[in-house]
Amino acid sequence: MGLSGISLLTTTYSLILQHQSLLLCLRAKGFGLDLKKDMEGVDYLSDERKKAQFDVEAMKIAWAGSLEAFQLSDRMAKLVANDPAFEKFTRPMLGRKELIKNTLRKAAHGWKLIVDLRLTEEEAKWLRLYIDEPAYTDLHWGMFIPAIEGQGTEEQKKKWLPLAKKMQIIGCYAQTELGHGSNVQGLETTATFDPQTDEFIMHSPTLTSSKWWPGGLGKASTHAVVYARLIVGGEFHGVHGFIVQLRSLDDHSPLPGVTVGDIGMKFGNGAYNTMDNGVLRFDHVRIPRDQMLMRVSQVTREGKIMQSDVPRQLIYGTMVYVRQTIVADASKALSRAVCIATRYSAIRRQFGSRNGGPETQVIDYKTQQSRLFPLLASAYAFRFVGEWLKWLYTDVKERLAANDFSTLPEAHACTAGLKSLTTSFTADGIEECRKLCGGHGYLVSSGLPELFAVYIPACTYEGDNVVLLLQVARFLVKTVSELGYKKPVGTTAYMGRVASLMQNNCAVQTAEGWLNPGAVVEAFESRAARMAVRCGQQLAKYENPEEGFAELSADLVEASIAHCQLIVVSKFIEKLQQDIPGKGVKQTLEVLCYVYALFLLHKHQGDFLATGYLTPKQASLANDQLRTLYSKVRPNAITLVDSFNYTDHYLGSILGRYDGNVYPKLYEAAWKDPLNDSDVVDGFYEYVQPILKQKLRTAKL
Ligand SMILES: CCCCCCCC/C=C\CCCCC/C=C/C(=O)SCCNC(=O)CCNC(=O)[C@H](O)C(C)(C)COP(=O)(O)OP(=O)(O)OC[C@H]1O[C@@H](n2cnc3c(N)ncnc32)[C@H](O)[C@@H]1OP(=O)(O)O
Ligand SMILES: Cc1cc2nc3c(=O)[nH]c(=O)nc-3n(C[C@H](O)[C@H](O)[C@H](O)COP(=O)(O)OP(=O)(O)OC[C@H]3O[C@@H](n4cnc5c(N)ncnc54)[C@H](O)[C@@H]3O)c2cc1C
Repeated sequence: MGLSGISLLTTTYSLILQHQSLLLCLRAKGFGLDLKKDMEGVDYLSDERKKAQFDVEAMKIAWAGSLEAFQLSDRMAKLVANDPAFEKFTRPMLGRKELIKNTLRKAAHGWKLIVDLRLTEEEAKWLRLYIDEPAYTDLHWGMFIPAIEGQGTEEQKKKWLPLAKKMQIIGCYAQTELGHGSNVQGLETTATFDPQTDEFIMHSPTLTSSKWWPGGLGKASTHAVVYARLIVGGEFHGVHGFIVQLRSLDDHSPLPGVTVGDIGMKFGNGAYNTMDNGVLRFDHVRIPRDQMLMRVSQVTREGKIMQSDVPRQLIYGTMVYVRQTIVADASKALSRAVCIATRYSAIRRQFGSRNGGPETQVIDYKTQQSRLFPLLASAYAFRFVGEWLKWLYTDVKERLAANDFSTLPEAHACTAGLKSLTTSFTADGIEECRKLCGGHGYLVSSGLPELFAVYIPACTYEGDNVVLLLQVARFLVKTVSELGYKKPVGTTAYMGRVASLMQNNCAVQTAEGWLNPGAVVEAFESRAARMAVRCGQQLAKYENPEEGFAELSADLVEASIAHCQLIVVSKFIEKLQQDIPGKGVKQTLEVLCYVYALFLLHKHQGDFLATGYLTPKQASLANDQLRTLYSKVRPNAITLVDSFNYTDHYLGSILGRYDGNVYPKLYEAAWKDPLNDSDVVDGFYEYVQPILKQKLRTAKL
């Protein structure tokens, strides 16, 4: 028997098993049979797994970054998955109060594990990630502590960090107000120095100065780093961070002068509603002078302002740190959605049955592949650019500690730009995965609605994505304007070759010609350079540069996107120049890298054509190559998503189950819905029966 014959047999066998299992479930409802008799333990995706052309265990390590990173993450994932305290499937059905209480319970259980098992900070971070429920602890560990670490003096760190790290105080990051989020310099909360008492008076002078949004503020935090206008001697000295106690450490009641609460329900069921985003007002609340974070500026006992030799922008340092983590998080969110959509696409069959044989797996439709595989490739691309960005951030941090501030502007531009690029793409990608799963993707049990609802605010928090791309644009315009006398370095080094990038056109002549890293990078460099230079030329026509910047801002955003896409493509290619062990691992990643780059080239071909770098023929050859690449991804699709090493608990999706046992489990889950507790719905006798029994007088009806 040939290979195709074997495959047909095994597929048919899988189908029969699925069918039997479904029958068992159907009977379970009608005849009280044991549901456990469905085909549990059968791997419906085993045929797919046999198609892999690479070593999946080695790919898991490549995805995790190292063997140690893989083992750590795997350990934490299993710890959470095997602990019933972290059950999350009922979350979307809980009311707000139950939801928050449940989250507090999970956070407490998580902390107990961290303490009892003496987990390291890294292990604890992964544990929280796999608990997979937004909670006040995200902000405590993710922003409050980093703000003190980055902006506090040595003395302040010595006092506050041990308290925070032992969770003897709980903190949040209170920057945004009702009236201003993006415009940080426009914040209205005041911190006025009182030289008589050596204190700051924290005050909310207007309604719009109310702090609004900080996570963990609403119900959990005892403390906050509050961003406020520093006023000394009646003069404004910029926005600074202040550590302010909000609630009693005994009974958690708000301290005198503090008004604090939750801002209310947000988008989706469950989702981000496990977080107590809060509102906060101060009525002349006094704090000691040494609670202003003083690494950047100091206020002396006499009321003098002293500036350190660190740049003022360091006050924004926590945002740079968090934006970097958000890029890493984008690859997690996108890979989760892609894992669900890929596994389900291999299980789902529609049309194409011949002679009574099985129908076509929807993953075999070219349209499905052209929507799904670029998302799969992007998940890998974001993973590797996130890894690089973490390195960049660590490097900047070390330089800052040694008073070298030269790379801060680039770190700001890269974190802002990549945060924007990856979160926007991921938010759209999760929704695309929902559509790739057809109707079942709309069920909460698919995991996709909640993932989408939790994820989309990432396009807004830590900086609105458009506002952040405009920051990248400022950096690019500055780089272009300085080209005559300053050699660009780092991610803008390519601008140093601007003359040739403006002149040379693409040399690719065949579809295979696109399988060349040099050709790909040059195409992205030329497009980015040409778009930035064009913006620079347009801007030069304006007398007032700010007016020109505002007028051209939509074009500037596009130039920033081109620059950021170049970074992602280049970092993927650089990753492939490293030693990546494991049979077929590097080759498979190369295919994904080309899929990512050529998909972008196809999607944005308007840019590549309009800048004159590509001819329509060359763009069309790139698309031909892309189709060929999809065929190369196809046999590896399931094992590429297995390589994320996600537990079924973390995925939280019936459609994305590792064993592919989708239909019986969907059926079983439906019967667990509280609506199905009784056959006759609550409210039937009050609201439905009277309609059924009515005697209508209107003849026409
Ligand atoms: C199912 C469960 C799943 C769980 C998933 C959990 C996911 C977990 C991941 C993450 C958790 C995240 C939790 C989210 C919490 C959210 C928190 C927040 O949102 S905090 C608030 C964030 N706010 C912002 O980001 C505000 C945005 N605005 C700004 O950053 C700035 O004001 C600005 C718009 C960038 C600048 O405005 P402006 O033009 O007025 O600038 P100036 O203040 O005048 O400064 C100009 C110069 O400073 C440079 N600059 C600006 N920012 C920085 C910076 N950060 N670092 C370095 N330099 C900076 C700027 O470039 C100018 O430089 P020059 O041109 O003068 O050289
Ligand atoms: C779930 C969630 C959690 C959050 N957690 C926290 C937290 O823990 N702590 C905290 O301090 N904050 C938090 N925030 C607030 C968040 O940081 C802000 O909402 C964010 O920075 C955007 O600011 P904004 O709301 O003022 O938007 P706006 O700036 O008002 O944006 C509205 C629109 O105006 C556009 N726009 C604004 N400025 C410009 C410009 N210069 N040029 C062109 N277009 C512009 C934007 O693109 C957007 O389309 C959170 C927000 C959310 C949604």
